[in-house]
Amino acid sequence: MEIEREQQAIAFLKQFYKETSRVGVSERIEEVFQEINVKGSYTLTLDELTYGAKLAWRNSNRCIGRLFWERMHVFDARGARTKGDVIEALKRHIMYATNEGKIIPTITIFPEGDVVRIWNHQLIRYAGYEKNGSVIGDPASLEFTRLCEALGWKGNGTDFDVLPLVFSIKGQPPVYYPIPEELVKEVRLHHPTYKSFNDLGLKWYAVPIIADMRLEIGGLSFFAAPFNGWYMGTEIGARNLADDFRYNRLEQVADQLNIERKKESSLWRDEALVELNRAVLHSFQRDGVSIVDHHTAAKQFQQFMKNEAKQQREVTGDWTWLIPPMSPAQTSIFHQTFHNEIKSPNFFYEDAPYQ
Ligand code: HEM
Ligand SMILES: N=C(Nc1cccc(CNC[C@@H]2CCCN2)c1)c1cccs1
Repeated sequence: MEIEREQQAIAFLKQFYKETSRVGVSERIEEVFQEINVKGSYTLTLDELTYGAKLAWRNSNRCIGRLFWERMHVFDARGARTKGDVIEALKRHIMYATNEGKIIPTITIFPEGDVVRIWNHQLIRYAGYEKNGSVIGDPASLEFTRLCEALGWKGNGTDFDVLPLVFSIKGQPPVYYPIPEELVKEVRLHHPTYKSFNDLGLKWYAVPIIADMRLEIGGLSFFAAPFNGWYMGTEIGARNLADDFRYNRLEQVADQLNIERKKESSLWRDEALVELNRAVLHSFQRDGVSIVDHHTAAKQFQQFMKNEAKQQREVTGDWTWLIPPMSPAQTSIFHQTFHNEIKSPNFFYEDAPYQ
């Protein structure tokens, strides 16, 4: 592992110095070698950490939102040691990123290694409960909700209970911390013209903050590095609320809007999907919460590819995730191919600390 780490450190530092037109990379590499010899590992400077996190985003093959990779705020929480430190850092992230709706792409980076582990998939997410055969809330949260309840947390049993923060510090049992309500911005869903849509009582949280992926920079692993952007509308309207293994609301939406659903060939699903996604985009825009539609996002991704070509960099990508789940062939992404090479720095899946 040591050799591997030194090679990855060299590669990262050379890329960082080259791309930011810095001089003196040899001296820095020598310094890092010394530190690895003495301590078995090394510490990134704040500039290296910041650029490394942005590179990890730029290298995220499944991300359609990479045009803005240079514009991310990095909170350095590598000094966090206590539960209080972790809670304060996570609350600061939620408040700063939400920014009253004008969402700021943000990442908070905790100590290198697995000293701190965040057990949430996303910092803000809804609970899921099984009650005599039917599910309340988000089916994707069933297991994690049971874990929160085992830790002593009690939800209200509604479709939209916000789960608590759950994290562990190495060698200590996990703790849970309910997020203060005033920190959680949510958007109630309305349709721009169908007034009856309101009676569906649908809403969603404003800021998606992924908390369970491992950030790797220069051979170093940061197991706790929650990051957020803003939503692409289809994530909520075509997946979270529409998948039959998630909130599964398409039938209700169709009925509410008097969309006849006797025959599949009427394309009632597609019609209901469009209206649900219109409601998502309309509601977020009305509440001043950042969101992007999948057509605009695809155009922004094209601009990202142009910018990268100008810098003589190849854009790698995972086509199967880059195409949106609605009208994919209406985006240029669908008609392109991408090399799915995994570069580092990057974000990687990690086994949940509770499995
Ligand atoms: C700024 C607005 C952003 C938008 C609109 C956006 C959009 C998306 C979408 C739609 C997906 C697919 C998610 C899914 O289908 O479940 C995705 C994946 C991803 N995004 Fe972005 N993104 C943004 C910012 C970011 C940022 C700031 C980061 C990290 C610093 C990031 C890293 C990733 C990663 C790692 C994945 C793949 C996740 C996985 O494999 O499960 N994105 N993005
Ligand atoms: N808009 C976002 N969406 C997003 C990005 C990465 C990962 C995810 C969650 N993906 C997992 C879900 C659940 C299975 C398939 N989709 C959402 C962002 C979240 C954090 C930064 S951008």
